[in-house]
Amino acid sequence: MGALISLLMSRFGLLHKDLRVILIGLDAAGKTTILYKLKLGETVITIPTIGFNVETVTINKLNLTIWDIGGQDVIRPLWRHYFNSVGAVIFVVDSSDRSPERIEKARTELSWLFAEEELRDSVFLVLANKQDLPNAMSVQEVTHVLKLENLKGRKWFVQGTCATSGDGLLDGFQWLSKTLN
Ligand SMILES: Nc1nc2c(ncn2[C@@H]2O[C@H](COP(=O)(O)OP(=O)(O)OP(=O)(O)O)[C@@H](O)[C@H]2O)c(=O)[nH]1
Ligand SMILES: [Mg+2]
Repeated sequence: MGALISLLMSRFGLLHKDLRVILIGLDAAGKTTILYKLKLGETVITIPTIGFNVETVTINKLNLTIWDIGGQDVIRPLWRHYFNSVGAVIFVVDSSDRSPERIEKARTELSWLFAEEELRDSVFLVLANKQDLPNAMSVQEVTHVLKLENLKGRKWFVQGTCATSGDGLLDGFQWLSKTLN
């Protein structure tokens, strides 16, 4: 009987789903700002993350455990230690940073993540963050510079966000819950 109820609830989208997520991307992209906007609804003053922050948040019937991992050069080699059982990778980009070196670095890191064996079943949400800044690349530009258009066989989506106001964050998670249900 319990199993039947669970089945029906799951069929009608009434069950909450547990999901482990990594929030990852180059330094100063806005990961920690996003994490605490989601958790507290506030814009916190951040310092560069040395190591990680982890919080649980429920959004759209997803019980999320979100690991926010520091993005500085010296920390990036440690990212792979967080890949176990990751349902979704949220890759954050500073859309206002148009410097070719930083774009190339972000593209290299993202393509490495897509190629990682442990992340082969993970879906990828790319957040084109800092859309409030006047020189920010659009979602289309970010998609283009990261060379995502030609990526076949994986589930990915690019969402424009502003972490300080929270704009776009829930739309991104809506895509996640739709894609994972
Ligand atoms: N204008 C603007 N500033 C933002 C936005 N998101 C984050 N910031 C600012 O960008 C800076 C870096 O943000 P963090 O959240 O610390 O960046 P991070 O990705 O966690 O950086 P690491 O921990 O070093 O990997 C902070 O000064 C934030 O206030 C945004 O959407 N718009
Ligand atoms: Mg941080």
